[in-house]
Amino acid sequence: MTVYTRKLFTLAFIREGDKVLLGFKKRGFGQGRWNAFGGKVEPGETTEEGAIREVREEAGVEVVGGVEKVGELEFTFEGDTTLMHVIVYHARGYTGTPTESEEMKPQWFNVDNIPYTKMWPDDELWYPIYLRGGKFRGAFHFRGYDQILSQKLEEVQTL
Ligand SMILES: Nc1nc(SCCc2ccccc2)c2[nH]cnc2n1
Repeated sequence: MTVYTRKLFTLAFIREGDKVLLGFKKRGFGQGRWNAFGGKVEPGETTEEGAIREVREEAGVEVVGGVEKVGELEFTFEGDTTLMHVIVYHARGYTGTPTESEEMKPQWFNVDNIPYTKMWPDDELWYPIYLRGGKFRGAFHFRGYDQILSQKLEEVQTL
């Protein structure tokens, strides 16, 4: 039985009607895949502050009205003792124009045309819950970055 070191991360979604803003990750963890905006929670910041900071840094827009928690995900990888605990947020509003950063190239996608084949394999499982306004808890155990060995996913009423 593996003893994991838990590390906190965020993901934040920006919606505009039937479109959702995603970023193409240009470097680092998850490079080459479209994802919501996020990253490590830094010491001294709350998870909400971390989510808002990542949106600013990666997409160049300012969150307005704060963020609301929509999900919690746990990712583990065979042969690695890190457990990534990802808090998923929805931004209530934003201002500014999405701008490419060193990390991310932002692009709007219609909710019916999410590029799942170019995203993490778990995304197509939990995005539908988020997109219809649900809340979720999930855990995915990976072999490498492409194969899910085991998974848990449930829609919840309260997080
Ligand atoms: N959608 C999604 N995201 C992540 S990592 C998100 C958190 C993160 C961590 C490090 C840098 C930036 C963002 C995943 N990992 C495994 N499946 C996954 N699905």
